[in-house]
Amino acid sequence: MPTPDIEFFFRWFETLGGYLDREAIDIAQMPASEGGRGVVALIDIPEGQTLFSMPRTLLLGVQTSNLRFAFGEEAWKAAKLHERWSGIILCLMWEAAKGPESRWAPYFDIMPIEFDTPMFWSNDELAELNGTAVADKIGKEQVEADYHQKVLPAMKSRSDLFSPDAIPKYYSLEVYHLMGTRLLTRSFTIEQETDEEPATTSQAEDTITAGDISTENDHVDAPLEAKGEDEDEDEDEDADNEDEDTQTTMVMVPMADMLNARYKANHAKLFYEPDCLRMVTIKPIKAGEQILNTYGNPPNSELLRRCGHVDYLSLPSELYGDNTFGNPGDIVELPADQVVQVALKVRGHNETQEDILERIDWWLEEGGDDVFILEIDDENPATLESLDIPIAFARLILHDDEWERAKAKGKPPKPKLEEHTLRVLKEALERRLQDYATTLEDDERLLTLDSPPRKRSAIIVRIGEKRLLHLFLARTSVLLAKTWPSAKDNGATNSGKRKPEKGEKSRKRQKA
Ligand SMILES: C[S@@+](CC[C@H](N)C(=O)[O-])C[C@H]1O[C@@H](n2cnc3c(N)ncnc32)[C@H](O)[C@@H]1O
Repeated sequence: MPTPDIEFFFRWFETLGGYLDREAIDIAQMPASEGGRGVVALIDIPEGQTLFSMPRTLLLGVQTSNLRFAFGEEAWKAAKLHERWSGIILCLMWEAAKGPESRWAPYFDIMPIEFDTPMFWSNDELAELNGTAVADKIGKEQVEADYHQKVLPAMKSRSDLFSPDAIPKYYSLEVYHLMGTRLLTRSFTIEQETDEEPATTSQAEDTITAGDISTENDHVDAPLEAKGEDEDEDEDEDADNEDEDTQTTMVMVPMADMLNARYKANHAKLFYEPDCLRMVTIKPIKAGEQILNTYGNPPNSELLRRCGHVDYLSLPSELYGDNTFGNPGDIVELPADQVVQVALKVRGHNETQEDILERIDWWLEEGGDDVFILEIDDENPATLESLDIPIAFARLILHDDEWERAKAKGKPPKPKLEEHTLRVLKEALERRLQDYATTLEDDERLLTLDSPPRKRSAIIVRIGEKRLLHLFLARTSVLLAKTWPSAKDNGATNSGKRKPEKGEKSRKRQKA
């Protein structure tokens, strides 16, 4: 039996035209480690069954709230409320302020009011994230700047809509953060319908066509998978609330956002059909099992930033040894600047500063990254492929002839393995490990202690990143020792191409 608030939500959903297979599913409270509240199967459910569906009028966003209309299209744009997230957050505040009068009142009643996303962490808690990919991406200042510079002036310009008395209660910065975080943790990105084409739903990389549930490439939407050039941090930067170039828009999807997620464990996908959205099972589910969606299988750093939790699953023992846990999709960032610093040292600082700056500018103009992502390729865990781009970059900085060739050809250097480059990479990885206040061993010990959940999540993020750094470091050292045995005593002079190791992917140059 659903709890009274959930029953009320179900009835609201059905009254407004939603369909819910009440015999098959319910919303239940699970342990925090399983996601807390989520959707469970009441009976065995076969693949291909619709769990629920809803008309588009049930979605909550800029297109369905009446605020933009009341504000006026031109004024809305003039206030820049169509850019990024401020407009949709304002719509959520506007609808919530209506109380029981809002079309979505029973939906607001069941939405969480407390979150573990780092946006709400204390300074001490945030210090636990130092060195990780989360640390610089929380974006609280940007959110607050948007509130003060865009949203507050817009509200003050329309006292007919936002009475001065209502602002402290319903439209404060605190409420802005609350609604922004609801968006961050629960919203979906959908493609907007045009006259020519029916709408589709999408996640960052994949888009499904309405109605198509049979192909491997179709993909469920995930909360807060935003498209956009600068897929950045905060409530206001992850996506446009209405991106005119990509024609995507963010919406809250009642019921679909009740599903929890775990790395590559989804049971159901959401499809956006011309008239409705439909959640359909993609594999059989046993009675009593939790029904999981996907949030796009992000690494723990991103999962923590966006959703406030981490995945802690058994990891492949061939990579990390027995009984290791974490997120198989983890990544670690290596800033290009760290590679530059070491390469400059190796070059003995002979070059002029301008020369190196010119190379860096060229790299960036060619679309090269300023932060390199190191990750394990699921299908070929032994490969070093994610080192290709930092290697190409290191060669550009290290070797004058490579720089000349790159300029002439308009292509970055090939990621050839040669001693100097490997040494640079190895030292850059070692320096990267110094960015954390603790070592991997410290963190593994800390994890055995009884830490508060936020601290524990931060430790798990750190461990995931450091494990990868150690793994890539070990592989780089093995390559150096194998290919340039004299490198051990630092006196190696032999340089050149390495033959690919058995089983290693052929090393096609990747366009940086
Ligand atoms: C889209 S909501 C899912 C429903 C949510 N549990 C609720 O009670 O409304 C996403 C939030 O659920 C929680 N969550 C989802 N999957 C989780 C998991 N595997 N472990 C822990 N928390 C999870 C996180 O708090 C996340 O921000």
